[in-house]
Amino acid sequence: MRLRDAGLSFGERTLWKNLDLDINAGEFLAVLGPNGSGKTSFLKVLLGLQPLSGGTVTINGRNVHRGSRDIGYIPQQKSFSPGTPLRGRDLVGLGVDGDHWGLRLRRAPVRRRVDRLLEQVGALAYADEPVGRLSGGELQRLRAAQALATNPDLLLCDEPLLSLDLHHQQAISSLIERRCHDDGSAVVFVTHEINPVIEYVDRVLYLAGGQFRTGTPSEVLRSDVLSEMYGSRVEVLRSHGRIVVLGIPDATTHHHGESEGDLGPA
Ligand SMILES: Nc1ncnc2c1ncn2[C@@H]1O[C@H](COP(=O)(O)OP(=O)(O)OP(=O)(O)O)[C@@H](O)[C@H]1O
Repeated sequence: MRLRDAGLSFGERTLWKNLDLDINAGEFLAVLGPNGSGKTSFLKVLLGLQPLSGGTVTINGRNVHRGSRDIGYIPQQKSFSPGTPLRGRDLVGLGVDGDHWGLRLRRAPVRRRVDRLLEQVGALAYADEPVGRLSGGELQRLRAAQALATNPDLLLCDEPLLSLDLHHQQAISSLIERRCHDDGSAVVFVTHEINPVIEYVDRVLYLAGGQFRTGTPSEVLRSDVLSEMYGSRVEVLRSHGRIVVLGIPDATTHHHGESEGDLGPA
């Protein structure tokens, strides 16, 4: 995947500009930044749902377009209405073959593949429940299984660990990591909290205040780099392999300040 001189603005507001970025097969890119910095918009650009204001974006040398089979997508959490006539396993089956799921799901190899994925994300127990009755975390695990059901060149994940307990955070993030580093999918992983995936991340794209920085986690997640982006003193601390960012300005504070000392995203 390749962006050249890419920019995105809404009216007067520039989310980023002059972005040159290549994401290669088998590379895990974390997209970080405060609320409203443009992380989801970045994914929408890659999905062909949001045109750039300038520059180009290509996947496998071709312009991006909606509905590409080269791309798997775990969307930010949404719920289904209670009456939705779809079971958990149907949702995963849509990932195996979105066009013909009703037919294909009856075939044994597809059923086995769906069952294996359901087991990997810990969803077998509720696979036959209507999706409208499931909790946010249960649904999120099904969405991960659905995106992993294809073998996408590019896997886009929008906060895939949100509302998962620690056990399932680890299960889902390590499935995504294996798909990346073992099977060679490029992964773009939007998150407010880098610590659950810090050991998997090859590169970071940090968006804030209409600017961006790219590099390895240790090149980008530094006090001097983030202070420059935010225009005020930001402190990046490392402790026992975890990263804690202190001093993110109020206007861009995150909803993830679970504990004292965990005041901002990494
Ligand atoms: N189609 C649009 N028209 C106008 N403004 C938009 C449009 N889409 C997004 N925006 C604005 O662009 C900004 C970036 O939105 P985006 O959803 O990409 O942020 P984000 O970094 O994913 O935020 P969060 O962390 O809250 O999910 C927001 O201020 C949003 O209101």
